[in-house]
Amino acid sequence: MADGGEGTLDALLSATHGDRKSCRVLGALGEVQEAAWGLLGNTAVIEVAAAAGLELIPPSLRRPMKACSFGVGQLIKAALDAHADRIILGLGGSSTNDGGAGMLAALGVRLLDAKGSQLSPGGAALKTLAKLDTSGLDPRLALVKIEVASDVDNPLCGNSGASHVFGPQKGATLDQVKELDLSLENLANICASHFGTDQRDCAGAGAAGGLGFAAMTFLRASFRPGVEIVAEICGLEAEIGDTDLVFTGEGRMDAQTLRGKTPAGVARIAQRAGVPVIALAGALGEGYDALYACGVSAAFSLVSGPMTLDAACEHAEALLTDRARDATRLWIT
Ligand SMILES: Nc1ncnc2c1ncn2[C@@H]1O[C@H](COP(=O)(O)OP(=O)(O)OP(=O)(O)O)[C@@H](O)[C@H]1O
Ligand SMILES: O=C(O)[C@H](O)CO
Repeated sequence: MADGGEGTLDALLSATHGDRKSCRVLGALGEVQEAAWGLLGNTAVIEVAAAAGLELIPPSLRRPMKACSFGVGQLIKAALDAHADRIILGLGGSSTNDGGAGMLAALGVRLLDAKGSQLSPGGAALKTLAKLDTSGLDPRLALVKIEVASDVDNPLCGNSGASHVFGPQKGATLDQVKELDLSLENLANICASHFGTDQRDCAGAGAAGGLGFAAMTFLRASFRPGVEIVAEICGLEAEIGDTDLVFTGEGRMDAQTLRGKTPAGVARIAQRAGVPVIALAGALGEGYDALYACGVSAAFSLVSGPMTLDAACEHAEALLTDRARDATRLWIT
């Protein structure tokens, strides 16, 4: 299962036996890299995390002010070249906070400052955005249906927005978070005067560093929680209907989990079917117990005692096996 973030492509390819494709793209920090995408019939599956994923950059090298989503636009172009008529765009697990500006640039939009010069890559540069030129937007986009599979429902700006909630995990300091938030606000203001509509507060606008906002505003993408799209394509509801017990989990379960992450979506489907759910997570963070009202029967942390995060990750497979065994023993006795 997946929720739009990393793993979405793998989950959909394994459920549908689709074709795994690969494309040379610019990574978030400008390095050339191969990124995977998928073709299920005429439907392309693109994961932001494949081109601009947080996991692709070690913590000490993360540059949230400069990281750029250009590679995501290149993947969309590859899907258009392959004549896809529907694109599922998975949002989540990104290293970028650029409001999708890089993606737009790759698709032909010119983002200009007051002097008419193109902005440099990254979220910080958006504070100088003064004008948009959308005349070069790839015309094929008008003929393709873009469905966003979003891992969260956060708005673009403010305390629940992309920069405040997800900036820190991308390496942003508090000052940088504030600067990035103002930059995204400027993007939203310029878009509001260009398009005459304002989608900054729509659910999911703040996903993938604000790329959600660009997808809804420029690409007219429809939005659904990613976990719902993945569950539908994988036939999860039918599988769960025939099941005694469901396991789900993620790195850290906390209040954020309820905003559209995989475990919350899985638990909701299991709850409808009356099947108990055990959630296993590396860590249980603040607010995780709110999941108990949403279908999770019991949640457990994997760690067996005090240990470093590195040790916990290194032994994750064994810890997961142990904790699954422990939980199942309680259930069967
Ligand atoms: N194996 C683990 N053991 C202990 N803690 C972990 C483990 N994996 C992740 N964590 C904790 O969870 C945090 C989030 O990790 P990660 O981004 O992988 O998880 P996630 O909750 O699945 O993320 P996402 O927001 O993309 O759904 C980590 O910073 C760490 O504190
Ligand atoms: O990529 C991100 O910013 C988070 O996963 C939220 O979408």
